[in-house]
Amino acid sequence: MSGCPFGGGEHDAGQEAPASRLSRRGLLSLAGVGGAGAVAGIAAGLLSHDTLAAVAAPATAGPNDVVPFHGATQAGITTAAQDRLHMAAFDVITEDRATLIQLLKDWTAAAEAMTQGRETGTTGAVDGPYDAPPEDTGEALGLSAGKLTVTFGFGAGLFEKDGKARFGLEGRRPEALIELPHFPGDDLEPNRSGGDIIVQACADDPQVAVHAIRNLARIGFGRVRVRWSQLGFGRTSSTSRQQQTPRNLFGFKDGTNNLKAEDTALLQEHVRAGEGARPEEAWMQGGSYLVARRIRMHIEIWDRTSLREQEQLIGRTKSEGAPLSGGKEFTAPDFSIKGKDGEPLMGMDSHVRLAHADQNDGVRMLRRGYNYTDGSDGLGHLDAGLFFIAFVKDPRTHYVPMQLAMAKEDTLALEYLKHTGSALAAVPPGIQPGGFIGEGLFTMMAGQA
Ligand SMILES: C=CC1=C(C)c2cc3[nH]c(cc4nc(cc5[nH]c(cc1n2)c(C)c5CCC(=O)O)C(CCC(=O)O)=C4C)c(C)c3C=C
Ligand SMILES: [Fe+2]
Repeated sequence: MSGCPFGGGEHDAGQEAPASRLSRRGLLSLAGVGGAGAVAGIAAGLLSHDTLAAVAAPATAGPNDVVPFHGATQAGITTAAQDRLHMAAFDVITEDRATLIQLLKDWTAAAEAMTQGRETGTTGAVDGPYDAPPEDTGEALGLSAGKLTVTFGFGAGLFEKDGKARFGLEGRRPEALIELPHFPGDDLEPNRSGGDIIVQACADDPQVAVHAIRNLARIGFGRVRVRWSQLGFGRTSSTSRQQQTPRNLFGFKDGTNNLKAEDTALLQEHVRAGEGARPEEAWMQGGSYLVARRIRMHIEIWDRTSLREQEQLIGRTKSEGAPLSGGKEFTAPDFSIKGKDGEPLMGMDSHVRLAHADQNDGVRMLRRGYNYTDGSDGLGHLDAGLFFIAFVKDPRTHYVPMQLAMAKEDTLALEYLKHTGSALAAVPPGIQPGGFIGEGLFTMMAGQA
């Protein structure tokens, strides 16, 4: 721990912590808000603890750094995709319903605080008892909220395990929360797949995203166990028309024809879950389903592939991302135009043709993935790829058929990709002030004991 900025210096072993010690975030903020005079006042003990608490706020957070936490839908779905990801899957290791509910309440409070640029707990990283572990791990002190969003989803394992219902949630598992089928070519690793609760933390600062997951794991100690986690850098989608289209590790623009936050009617049609077939699943209304796939890309092979073949595999130009049928990046592809050889300019096995709504019963999805590199595989190859994330209304109609078609016909998938991780989660609707994540799932229904 570094020294106190107000002359208190390091704590010595056994020394009591100052009674009204401010968090560094608060102090930094105060320096910004109240100016040097306020900071001098604190140092001289002139300001009361209450006064300090009232003015303490994140260090550099401004309105542009903070994404609202409460709302009809969870943040982190249509929120303009941030630059960094830390996603984690947790297995719940308690079987007690009240303990699970308390965990969700604790996580809600912590997520709200962190997304607003505050520390977790009431005493944060440095204001608690000197002889107890701090309530916040501290690595985000001095950082802004970084547009952090924390999005929670429930995996099938939360509802039942080994054929037995859990937490009194009999009948509450939505029918859309299926076990994803094994797709041809899948090489899924169990320790990179599944999970009872999936948490997606996105931020523009990697340390903020890591801090969020780390603190949720710390808070959940004894109640959950981390099953897997994944870091991502460089978003591979635009989710707003205000954003520039980014590039994936194949060097292609990715996200051009993604659904965007501005497409409100299409989001309602393709991303927001309905009330479900049964009253027991009404708690998901307004939520969504999160599909996560860790897709390793054989980039060394790709890097030895000609530009012509790369473009034909994708169906778009590498420079501008324009469809091979002509036009500019946002021109709609024309699948009927043929070249001199009589073959369609948008190849029959090209990724864009196979993924396009025209080939998939009109279905669309909101893609929100990230690039990843996890070192090398010991055989001289980078373990790098795309951590694919999509939000859909119903994975049975909006993901499985498309993935199946790709696994069978998409030359890009067949020759250059390998799926090594997979998860599906039901993402409940947003949280209202005073509520907690997934509250509707735990609300007793008429006739329930
Ligand atoms: C099952 C769904 C999808 C998987 C898995 C997937 C993997 C994947 N995609 C790329 C690169 C690109 N994908 C592009 C478009 C695109 N991809 C999907 C779906 C999946 N992709 C859809 C629905 C679309 C949109 C199709 C359309 O309507 O035109 C593109 C083109 C640019 C764009 O529109 O985003 C690229 C490039 C990789 C590298 C990859 C796995 C590693
Ligand atoms: Fe794609």
